[in-house]
Amino acid sequence: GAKWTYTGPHGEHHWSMHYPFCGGSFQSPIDIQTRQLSFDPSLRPIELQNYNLSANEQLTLGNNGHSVVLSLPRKMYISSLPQRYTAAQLHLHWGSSHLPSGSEHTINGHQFAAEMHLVHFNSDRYPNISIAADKSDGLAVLGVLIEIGEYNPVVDHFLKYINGIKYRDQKVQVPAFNIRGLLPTRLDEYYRYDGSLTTPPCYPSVLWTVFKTPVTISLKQFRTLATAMYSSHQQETVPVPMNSNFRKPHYTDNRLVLCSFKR
Ligand SMILES: NS(=O)(=O)c1c(F)c(F)c(S(=O)(=O)CCO)c(N[C@H]2CCCc3ccccc32)c1F
Ligand SMILES: [Zn+2]
Repeated sequence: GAKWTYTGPHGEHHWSMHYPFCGGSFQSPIDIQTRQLSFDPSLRPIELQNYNLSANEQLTLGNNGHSVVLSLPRKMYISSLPQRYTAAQLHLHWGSSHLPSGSEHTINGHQFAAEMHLVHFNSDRYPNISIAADKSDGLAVLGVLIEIGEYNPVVDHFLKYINGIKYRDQKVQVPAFNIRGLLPTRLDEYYRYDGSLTTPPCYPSVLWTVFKTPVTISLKQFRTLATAMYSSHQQETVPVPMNSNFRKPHYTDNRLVLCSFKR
């Protein structure tokens, strides 16, 4: 598709020119206003299968020009939704080393340092994620808010290889690890709403789950994430640093934002 960026002439205000859904409804991210939440007792704890990968397996870590992307094996899936949602990849959104606020979802207007997304597709109904990507029940993304604090040893399982994927379309193989360790302890406390991809083509096809509890990474880890990568190819004369790769929050309009917890 057409090239898109987070700033400049191909930035988010221009996405809808080539990607009409980006100007449509049910867009993500949103600002989660905790006073407007509806507690829904039917929202069960998120249950994950086969997230505990062994170091004998290898995963592909890549720079796709928009984010750092870790491929996930199809044996991983969410089992607590009405249909099976099979894992595809995880990626992150972050700020810049001078401005450590780059999450996509915000809570009462507060933007976190970064946000991790674990992208899954409805494998009960669709053969692969590309077919599922534009279907209303096609995708389920788990969102993990990230703040600066304690060093995160699990994030380092892929972050330590980031200098091998500095430039667009570079990929490296990394030993797998327990992906569950990237998520917060409490998988029973989360926000839930119907939304979209936060990048072009912005399909309104995502069942969003954003966990209430953030995880932490150290300032050093954040700076590595925010300064290591480029959106441009290695051979390009003008290197384009990859940072602040987050979309601004969109209006919730009359969408219900549910929560799985009281208070
Ligand atoms: N924030 S977000 O909405 O979760 C989100 C991103 F931010 C993001 F950059 C990506 S991307 O890296 O593929 C860049 C362009 O889509 C995705 N891709 C998903 C959905 C689109 C189709 C597809 C096909 C194969 C694998 C992953 C995906 C994405 F879902
Ligand atoms: Zn994302």
